This record gives sequence, structure tokens and C-alpha cells, in this order.
Amino acid sequence: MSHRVLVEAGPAAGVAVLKFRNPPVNALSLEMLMELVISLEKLENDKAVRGIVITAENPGIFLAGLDLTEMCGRNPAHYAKYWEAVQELWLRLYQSSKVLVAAINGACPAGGCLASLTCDYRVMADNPKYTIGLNETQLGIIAPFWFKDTLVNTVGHRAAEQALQLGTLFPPAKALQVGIVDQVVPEEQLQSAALSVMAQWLAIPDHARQLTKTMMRKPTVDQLVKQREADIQSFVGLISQDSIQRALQTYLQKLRQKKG
Ligand SMILES: CCCCCCCC/C=C\CC(=O)SCCNC(=O)CCNC(=O)[C@H](O)C(C)(C)COP(=O)(O)OP(=O)(O)OC[C@H]1O[C@@H](n2cnc3c(N)ncnc32)[C@H](O)[C@@H]1OP(=O)(O)O
Repeated sequence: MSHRVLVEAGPAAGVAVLKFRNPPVNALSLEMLMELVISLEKLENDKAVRGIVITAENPGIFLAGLDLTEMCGRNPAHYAKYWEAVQELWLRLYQSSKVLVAAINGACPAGGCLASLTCDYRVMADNPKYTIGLNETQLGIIAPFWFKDTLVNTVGHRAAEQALQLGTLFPPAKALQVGIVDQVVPEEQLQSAALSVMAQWLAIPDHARQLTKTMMRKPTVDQLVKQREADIQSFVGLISQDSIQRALQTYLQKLRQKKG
């Protein structure tokens, strides 16, 4: 039984809707990562499901990215377990044989942006409060190569380099211009727009679309698969550094003080 991930049958045949529900901000905790991986595995094995709309149960925050409390003040074994789960989620999403459409109904920073970038198509609600991007440098950390490659594959090298160096969080119109999202629609039309684009993608025969997707994504997937363990060790080494821990603690404190 999953608490942090809700899977519903969509209104259209062959479509499931996967909703994030991990209050307060849908941060990707270890538990949430594990529940997502299990839910995605079940959907992947369900032949009746051809497409998945991915969204947040409550509008406002799509995904707040990785859970910073999983990366602060823990031990190396925990960091290794956490990073392996982050890798696993990315691999499941990026290699999914289903059509994935992200219906972005809230803030979508860092790991949240990465999750949406693994989808085949992104529709974002036109709300200036919502932003999307890989903002890691703003936290004093570096997006790993497979985060970077996923962005490059979406927007191209130059736009990715600029966005990554500056850690830019784009509001909807700018995100559309850069190509991080494919469509921006009025908030109340988000789900219908996602279902409409899903119908277009499902009009293509599955086997042809799936093989094409695999062909396009395999080089990026292979890069991580062949060095998964080294990538984990690299993450553990970097995240354990005092300077990185201080930077993350400072960022978390700023988030907490925002309210006070
Ligand atoms: C060299 C080092 C190499 C290391 C490699 C690492 C590579 C990858 C690393 C990271 C990728 C990531 O995903 S890092 C996470 C990035 N996420 C963010 O920057 C988002 C931060 N959050 C926000 O901007 C906002 O919270 C929000 C826009 C998502 C929502 O704003 P809102 O005002 O609605 O809510 P609050 O800000 O008041 O937050 C409520 C509550 O939640 C806590 N919170 C928020 N985000 C996170 C998070 N990502 N992880 C854990 N906790 C989070 C926030 O602190 C508040 O907590 P309290 O209620 O206790 O105050």
C-alpha cells in the first residue's frame, strides 16, 4: 500500500494517472523514492496501461526535488542507499516503455525538474508562482552528469550549460521559450491538455514509438548503467564534505526562516 504515491485509472482507456502526495512539499524522501519505483514497476508490467500522466495531487508544488534532509547530517551508508534510490527512479522513468506526460501543476525545482525531464512531454500550468529548472548551483552543489545529459537531450547544449551554471528556475513562459516544457496552458486546463496530448502520442503504434524512444535514450542510460557504483561513491564522497554539508544546512535554514 502506497501512501506517498497515488495511482488512478485515467478517464481515457489505457491511461493511468500517477499523483505525488508527500506533504508538505512532495520532497523525494527515501520512502517516496521507493514507493515511486514500486508504483512504476507495477504500471510498467500492466499491459492495459499504455500511458501515464504524472502530476501532483495538490496544485502548488509538483515536486520540491530531492529531500534535503536525506542529504544532511547522515552517514555514508545512508547517502549511498539514498543515491542508489535516486538512480533507480531515474532509470525507471527514463526507460519507461509507456508514454509519460508530466502535468506540472506547481513548483518544479532540481530533482523535480529532472523527473519531469524524463517524461516524453511536459505541460505546465501558466502560473507565475511556478518555476522549473535544475537549480543545484544555487544550493552550492553540482548536478551529476546524468542530470546534465537529461537536460541537454531536452534543450540542447548551449541552453543547458547556461541554465545549469546559473541554476535558473524558469517561470512558465520562459520555460516554454527555452524548451524545458513543451506547452503552457491555463491552470484549469492542465489535466485536459495532458490527456489530449496523451491521445496524440497513443495514436502511434506502441512498438514503433517504444523502439524509437529506446534508440534515442540508450546512450544516456548506458552512461549511468556502466558506472552506477562509481557514481554512488562519487556522490557519497562529495556530499560528505564539510563545505557541502554547510552549504546544504545554510540553504535548509534559509527555507525554514522564510516563514519566520
Ligand atoms: C558537489 C556536491 C555534489 C552533490 C550532488 C548532488 C546532486 C543532486 C542534488 C540535489 C538535487 C535536488 O533536488 S536538491 C533540492 C532542491 N530543491 C529546492 O531547491 C527546493 C527548495 N524548496 C523550495 O523552494 C520551497 O520549499 C517550495 C517552492 C518547494 C515550496 O515553498 P513553500 O513556501 O510552499 O514551502 P516552504 O518553503 O515553507 O517549505 C515547507 C517545508 O518544507 C521544507 N522543504 C522544502 N523543500 C525541501 C526539500 N527539497 N527537502 C526537504 N525539505 C524541504 C522546508 O524547509 C519547510 O520545512 P519546515 O516546515 O520544517 O520549515
